[in-house]
Formats: sequence, structure tokens, C-alpha cells
Amino acid sequence: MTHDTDDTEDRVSEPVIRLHGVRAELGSRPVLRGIDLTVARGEVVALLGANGSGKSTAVRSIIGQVPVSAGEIDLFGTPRHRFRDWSRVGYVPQRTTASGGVPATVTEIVSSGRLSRTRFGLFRRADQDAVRRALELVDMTDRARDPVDALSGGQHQRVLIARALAAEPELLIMDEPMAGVDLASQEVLARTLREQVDAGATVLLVLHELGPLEPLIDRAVVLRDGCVVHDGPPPKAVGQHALPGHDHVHPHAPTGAEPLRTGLLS
Ligand SMILES: Nc1ncnc2c1ncn2[C@@H]1O[C@H](COP(=O)(O)OP(=O)(O)OP(=O)(O)O)[C@@H](O)[C@H]1O
Repeated sequence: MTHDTDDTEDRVSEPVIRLHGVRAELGSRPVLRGIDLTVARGEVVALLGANGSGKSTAVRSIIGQVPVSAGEIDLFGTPRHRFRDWSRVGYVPQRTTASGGVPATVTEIVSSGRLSRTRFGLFRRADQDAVRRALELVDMTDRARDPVDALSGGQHQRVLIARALAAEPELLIMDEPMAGVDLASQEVLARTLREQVDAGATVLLVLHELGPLEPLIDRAVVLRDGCVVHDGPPPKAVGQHALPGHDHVHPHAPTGAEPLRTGLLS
């Protein structure tokens, strides 16, 4: 076995994402309080937790949108501050509005996700094919020329996912991809994700509940108050009320009562 092969094996076996002891503050508020998280190549990991537990902050720290005050983050075995190969990473941010008044067509938005793979921003045949394929994956080919303003929330989410897929990333990070998405779009997204996973992609998903993605999830990491409280098999959903993140307030409880917490978040 040559030295080169050993190197390749090392690269394949090292985690795609590694967080060790990561702390972050927003304002003066500690939001991540010593997070350890590892995602191996080809794994699909769900990041779960109640509102405000730090899920979005954790993924935003991974892609460098939130500064960390302590700890280490590695991407593909490289410390994040030295990592430059961002075309290997597809990021789908948490969707806030359906369109935000963006005066762009579906194709323009999806093409912007391919820029990191082009040479000097010039779209060649392979780049155009990748954009077309990304649109096909999310079933939006027939809307390619439409302004994104004209899309529903679920369709808009599909466009954001196509934008992330256009660069053919090895790692997909998605923040609540199913939030506010109609059933038809949820099914398209679940199928798209399965195809990516079958093709070898590594996926980190922020989810409020496992829902239709449950069969795809290898491991669940549950946050509470900026700490990891579970890292292991995905919790089994036993009806809506037992889903992670569900803080149940009894309708007859006195005003101001603490939520009755169920499942892993209790
Ligand atoms: N820009 C900010 N400045 C100050 N505090 C913030 C900021 N952004 C988020 N926070 C706070 O940080 C905490 C964690 O927020 P974060 O968005 O990471 O939680 P989350 O688990 O993703 O929640 P959700 O499920 O509601 O999206 C919350 O208490 C939130 O209020």
C-alpha cells in the first residue's frame, strides 16, 4: 500500500464536520456553551431542540457566520479559519420570508449557487448542466424563467435547495428545510435529499421534528440551552406530542405555567 493511499484513507475516515468545545455569545448572551459535534462522511445528522436552544447558531458557526469565543471547528479536516474550499459545502439558510422582493428569476438564483465552481464567473456547458440538473432535482424546471416573487413558500424553499445543490457539494447544511413547506414540496425535498445521500453526500439538518425525513436520519443531536443533551439514535416519534422540541402546555394550565416537556427535551 503506497503512502498516497494511506493519505486518501485518512481523508476519507476523518470527520467532515468536527466541533469541539465550541462556545459562542450573541450580544452578551451565551448561546453555545461547549458544543461537541462530529459528522462523519456520508452521515445524515439531525440537529434538534426547542426554539432558542442554539441550533441555528451552531450551524451558522460552522459556516463562519457567527464568531466563536472558544473551541475548535474543523471542516474536512481543516480548521475552519483556514478552510477555503467552500464549493464543497452547500448551505440552505433558515427561510424567513417567501421571496423578500428579490427581483431575480429562479434560474438566476440557482445559478448564483454555481458561481464558486466556475472559472472567473464564466458559465460553461458543465455549469449550465449542473444548474439544469439542480432544477430538475427539486421539480422546478417548468418555473425556471419565473421571478422568485411569483413562487409559494414551498417552491421558494425548493429554489434555495437547488441553489445549494448547483455546486454539487459534498456537504449539505440545511436550517429547517421543511419549515412552512407544503406536503408536495416536503415530498420533493425528502426525495431530493435521499438522492444526495445515495450519491454519498454528508448532511447536517436543523429540524424541529423529524417528519418525512425520519427514514434518512442516521443520528440525532439534541441541544438544550446551548448544550448537547443527546447524541445518538434519532428519538422515536410516538404521535405529535412526543416529537423532539414539542413543549406541551396544557390548555387548562394556569397562565405562566412552565410547559410540560416531553421526550428528549424534557
Ligand atoms: N443576533 C442575535 N443577537 C442576540 N441573541 C440572539 C441573536 N440571534 C439569536 N439569538 C438568541 O440566541 C439563542 C439561540 O438562537 P438560535 O436561533 O440559535 O436557536 P434555534 O435553536 O435555532 O431556535 P429556533 O428553533 O427558534 O430557530 C436564542 O435565545 C436567541 O434569542
